[in-house]
Amino acid sequence: MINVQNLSKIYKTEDVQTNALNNVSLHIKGGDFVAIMGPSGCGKSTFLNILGLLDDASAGSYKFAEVETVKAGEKKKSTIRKKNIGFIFQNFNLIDELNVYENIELPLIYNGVSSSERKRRVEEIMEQINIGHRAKHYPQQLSGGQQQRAAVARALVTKPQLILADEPTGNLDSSNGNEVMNLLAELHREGSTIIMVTHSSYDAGFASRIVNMKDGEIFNEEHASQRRDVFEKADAQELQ
Ligand SMILES: Nc1ncnc2c1ncn2[C@@H]1O[C@H](COP(=O)(O)OP(=O)(O)OP(=O)(O)O)[C@@H](O)[C@H]1O
Repeated sequence: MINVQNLSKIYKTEDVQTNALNNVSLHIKGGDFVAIMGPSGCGKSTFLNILGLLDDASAGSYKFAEVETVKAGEKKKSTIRKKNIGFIFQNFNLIDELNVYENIELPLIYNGVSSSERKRRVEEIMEQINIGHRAKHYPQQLSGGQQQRAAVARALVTKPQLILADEPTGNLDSSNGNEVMNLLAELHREGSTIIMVTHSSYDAGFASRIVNMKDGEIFNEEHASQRRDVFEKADAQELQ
């Protein structure tokens, strides 16, 4: 689904040049759940923003579903984004003036979906994410966990091929954070493709792959099966 080859991003300000991404290459199949980890400033958010077509790479190739996006025009990128990508942010990014129902409905309005179909889809997703009882509430009237559930519902209502999550539990206490991670894990089991930036190795444990970044580069990758091996070995040693 995602094919990134030698992607670079350089930020230039008047006197400083920052190489935020250096020749990053990554292939992500449909149905993968990938966690991106690494120290602050290593380029995780830059990478996620480029994958979400919210920012442009300086060089290299990024193919989304076989379509090259580097150097693509804004219109083409915005169409791919609106139809295929759902975003979940650390600070939820709900619109304060809209209630939960209206926040979730918004991407469908952007996509030109008819009002009867919008109603059907918003009600369906609210039921699935278990936020229907808060449909008329405004973001400020919800707990952090409920706000993030509403944001997850908004990300999913267009049935995107790809979900991008930037520190989705960063503003939540551990119980609300766990609830959101279980929701993402359930979506992954149902076949969703998820890419999540996180500082939390606990949250990364829900992913099927962990990509570790440093200084704008991917320096290694772990798969869930390898991690299980490590835990099993540790368990076996403890039993001896
Ligand atoms: N708009 C910008 N203009 C100039 N430099 C930028 C810009 N955005 C990011 N950078 C720089 O690019 C590098 C990578 O930043 P990025 O936000 O991608 O890191 P990160 O790994 O997501 O960090 P954190 O974990 O703290 O969110 C940093 O050195 C940062 O200062």
